[in-house]
Amino acid sequence: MAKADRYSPSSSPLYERFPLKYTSHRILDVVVSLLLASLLIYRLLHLHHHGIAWLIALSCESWFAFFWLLAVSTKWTPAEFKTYPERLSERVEERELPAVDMFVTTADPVLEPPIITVNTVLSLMAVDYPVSKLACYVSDDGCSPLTYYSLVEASKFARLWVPFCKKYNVHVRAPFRYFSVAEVSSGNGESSEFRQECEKMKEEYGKLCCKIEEATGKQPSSWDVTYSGDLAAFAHVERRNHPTIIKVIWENKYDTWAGEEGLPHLVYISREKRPEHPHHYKAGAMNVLTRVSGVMTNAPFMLNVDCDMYANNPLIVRYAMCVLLDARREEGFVQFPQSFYGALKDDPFGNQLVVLFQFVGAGISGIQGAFYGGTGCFHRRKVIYGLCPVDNTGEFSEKELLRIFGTSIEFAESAGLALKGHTNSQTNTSRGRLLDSVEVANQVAGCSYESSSNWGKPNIGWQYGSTTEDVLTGLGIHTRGWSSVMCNPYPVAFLGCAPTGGPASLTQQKRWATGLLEILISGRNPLISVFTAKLQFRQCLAYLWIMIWGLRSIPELCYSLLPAYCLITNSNFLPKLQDPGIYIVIAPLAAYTVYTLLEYSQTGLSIRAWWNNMRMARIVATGPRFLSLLSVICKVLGLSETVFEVTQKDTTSSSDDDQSQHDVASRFTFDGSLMFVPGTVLVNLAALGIGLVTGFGDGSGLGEVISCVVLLSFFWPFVEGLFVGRGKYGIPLATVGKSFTLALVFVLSFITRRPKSA
Ligand SMILES: O=c1ccn([C@@H]2O[C@H](COP(=O)(O)OP(=O)(O)O[C@H]3O[C@H](CO)[C@@H](O)[C@H](O)[C@H]3O)[C@@H](O)[C@H]2O)c(=O)[nH]1
Ligand SMILES: [Mn+2]
Repeated sequence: MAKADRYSPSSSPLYERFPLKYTSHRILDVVVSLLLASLLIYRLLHLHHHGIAWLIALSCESWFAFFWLLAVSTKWTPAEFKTYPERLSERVEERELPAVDMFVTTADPVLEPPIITVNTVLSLMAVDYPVSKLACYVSDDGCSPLTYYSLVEASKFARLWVPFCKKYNVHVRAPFRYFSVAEVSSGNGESSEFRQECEKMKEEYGKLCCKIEEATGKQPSSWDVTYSGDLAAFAHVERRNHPTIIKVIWENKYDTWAGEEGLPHLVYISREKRPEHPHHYKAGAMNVLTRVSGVMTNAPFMLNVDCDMYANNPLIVRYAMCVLLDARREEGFVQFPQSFYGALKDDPFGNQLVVLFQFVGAGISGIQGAFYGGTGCFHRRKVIYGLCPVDNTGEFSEKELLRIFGTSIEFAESAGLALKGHTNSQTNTSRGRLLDSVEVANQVAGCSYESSSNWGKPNIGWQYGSTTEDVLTGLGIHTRGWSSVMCNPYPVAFLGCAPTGGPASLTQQKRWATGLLEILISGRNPLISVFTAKLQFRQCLAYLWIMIWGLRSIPELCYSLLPAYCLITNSNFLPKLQDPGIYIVIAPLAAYTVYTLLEYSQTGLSIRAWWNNMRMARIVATGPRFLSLLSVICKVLGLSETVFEVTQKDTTSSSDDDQSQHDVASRFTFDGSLMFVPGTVLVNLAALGIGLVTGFGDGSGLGEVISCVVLLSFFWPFVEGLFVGRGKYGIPLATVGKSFTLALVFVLSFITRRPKSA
């Protein structure tokens, strides 16, 4: 059978898109929209009877209505994709499957303990795919000998672990998860031989952990002693000032088709860093991974995962190939949703993103396709190299390739092949190839390599200029007219860890909002691309909806200040309770509440999870997102640069079923960050507002008081942090001081507007 037939459009498809019917959502979409419209009309009609508070309420509500319409548009035509891996194996022989380069990024051995990275790498090396087609590249921005050492030890363990997983068809191939589940079982029943081998694996994994822990425990000075031999390269390195270190930890040296034998290649990369060269955080790391893998294995497809996102479903590569090999249409990339392991019950920090992935994910699947989420994504190499769906010939002169991709002839050659679609199907075409290419790899991983090239600029590689390089890179791909697919297999493809505690959760939200705003104010704003390029209109609206998260903090903050403002100035922004107008205000809120409750119940989440998410949405909107706005303003004014602050990965909460442990982990914590100031101010003012109630004359009414109470309940963790919390559970004194001052300024500026009571 000719190759073309295997993927031909006439045979049954390898994946399909199905439109989804969410009738109740559509009805509620319309109802809420109509109710919002009537609220705005009502506000407008009664504007002249009311003061400034009414006007502010009107403008905030107009903003909310605008956000709402963007959301409706995003979710209006939901769809989902189904993939058929069994058809793939019927149609494509194992040895004809394409090669895949797998990238793992890590940046800090303290925030990201090496044992986490090790587990991710092990899970990838053990995926159910011909080993000779796989290569795993780890980028270490921490330049840590500990990470390197851990990977070397892990590769030794992998020689036992990978065959074990394949022999018994183990479901979970990240050992820390596999051994933490009480009932360890394989897919093939429970033979005594399996029991025995499993015990042995557990023991070996235990030894690996011990070695890594021991090495972690050592002081840096005692590491010096061991900076010999293999570790010599790490002697005297500073994290932000060191040459490239590339180490081929394991090269799969089978000359020919190796079937299930052996292990995929494993390569460690710590790119060169110099203080005077911007390194562009994760985007920079991804580009180095792309180039190094380009000169080493040059697979046509690339999978990238964060160091904490282990492969939970061993079939992931096959799922992705269903989409990427289907001949009916060429998709730009395949994204798997982000899910989390050891997730705290009821999502206390509102960051498990279940509802977001389900409904917004389905919504954009019905337009141009999933956003690129930075992890759990398969890209085509040629798309990352800037190809458009139309210019599929991909012919470039060598001169052009050198101009675009930098001065390495070897890399330009490999890029030329990738763009034409002639890439290795096997990653180990010649023995010792990896080691031979280390020198070139060193060159392309250097920090000045990109200076006279297009890396990070529009269309080439991972995009620079935003701390959400993922969304920006995906947007670029959609802008060129590619579509993408959200693949949602069962069991879940990848599992990572969601941040816990106040500071880590809010820092992540701040980085996201900052990065998205950076895109909004750049030339790559989707509103421009929709006219000048091939971004679909509703896809543009979907991008806008997430990108204005930071801007949205302004109306959120104003709206949250309104009740206190009214009580301080004895004015009102709500109709009196006896005025029928109050129903016009309450109705859209009530309908919205029903809508969100429906979404949470349909995803199988509890009311508590719903409430936690609603609460965190307010805390995030007024705190970190407001600060993201300020930091982007500072960037525009040239006062400071935005930075990628790495999230702390938890190793402790991962396998605790213990209730008290759980309660501790789900408690909100604070630190001295400015992100906690707005919330504290709001709590102060709301409490003051309630205290100021002096009989309801023509001024404020019960509505404003109730609003303050609702606000306090949203910000309850702050109330606790102010009055009962101690240590990390309490709001630091400095933050309280700043907040008090701001609250006082607020009160003093407005108290004079309070009419003297008669
Ligand atoms: O200078 C850096 C900074 C970060 N990273 C890596 O980037 C990944 C994501 O960092 P993390 O702190 O875990 O951020 P998250 O908020 O969890 O990441 C989400 O959001 C990021 C964009 O803000 C995306 O890049 C990620 O893929 C996405 O999972 C991790 O593997 C890091 O090691 C680097 O390689 N170099
Ligand atoms: Mn992460």
